[in-house]
Amino acid sequence: MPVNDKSSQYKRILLKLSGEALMGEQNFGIDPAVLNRMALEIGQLVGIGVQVGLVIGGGNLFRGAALSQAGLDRVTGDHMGMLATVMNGLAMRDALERANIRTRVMSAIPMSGVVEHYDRRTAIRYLTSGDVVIFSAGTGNPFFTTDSAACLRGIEVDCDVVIKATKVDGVYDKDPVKYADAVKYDQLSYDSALEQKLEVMDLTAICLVRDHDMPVRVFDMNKPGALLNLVVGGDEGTLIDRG
Ligand SMILES: Nc1ncnc2c1ncn2[C@@H]1O[C@H](COP(=O)(O)OP(=O)(O)OP(=O)(O)O)[C@@H](O)[C@H]1O
Ligand SMILES: O=c1ccn([C@@H]2O[C@H](COP(=O)(O)O)[C@@H](O)[C@H]2O)c(=O)[nH]1
Repeated sequence: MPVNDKSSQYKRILLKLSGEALMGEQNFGIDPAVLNRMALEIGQLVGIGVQVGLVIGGGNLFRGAALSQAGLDRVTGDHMGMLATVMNGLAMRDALERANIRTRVMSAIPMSGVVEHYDRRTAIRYLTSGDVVIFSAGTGNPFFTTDSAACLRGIEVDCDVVIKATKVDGVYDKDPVKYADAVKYDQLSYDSALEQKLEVMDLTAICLVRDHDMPVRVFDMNKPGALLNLVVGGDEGTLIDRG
């Protein structure tokens, strides 16, 4: 039941949180302050009746590609990366439940006794009843990323939009962290994102959303209130769609 006068333009969203952004000012791990702030922002969405699916990255703990550069087998590294997303999911569930938001963690990799195994119909039932559902362990397969997992789950459970919360305030013509003269897009088509190989989201994920016509919005998760603002129709970040 909505608790204030704002209404969402979306009934169900898939929110992808960057794992790296969970570190806050640290070099590794999870900053509880970031977790609590995100929990409050997600709570505001639940409060206006939005159904929220969450995918959290693992870049604050492990990434398969980086581990393999350090000499580890790539598939083992990817498994470690996926397990990292389960740890982030557990931490986020804890923060959400402390804020009185009912939350389920599902894992693409069976992990009996720790989290539920992902099942699409069960996930939709939870979402419909207002529970936040955290989809962890990515796609369950190596050589993918949590961007792809977010787009996959968003399409599978019938979300209206995939919202990528990241450290930059949208998609630029080149990486804004590296290039001060980068120019931001308000809107961009799937095809231009693919042609320009813009690295804000991996290309496998963009192909998937293009093929299923799923809009994606990229916004700055460090800007307080931006998430609620974009869900109620405010102009935040960059919209990637068919144009
Ligand atoms: N064209 C671009 N526009 C915007 N950001 C870009 C672009 N190219 C590269 N980036 C970089 O992509 C980063 C966004 O990716 P981010 O680290 O949030 O996602 P991720 O790697 O999917 O998440 P995780 O930390 O969970 O692995 C930004 O910090 C930015 O520096
Ligand atoms: O489907 C997936 C999703 C992720 N991985 C591995 O996990 C890490 C962390 O995810 P990020 O998206 O980079 O935050 C990723 O680097 C992969 O190593 C995976 O194998 N399959």
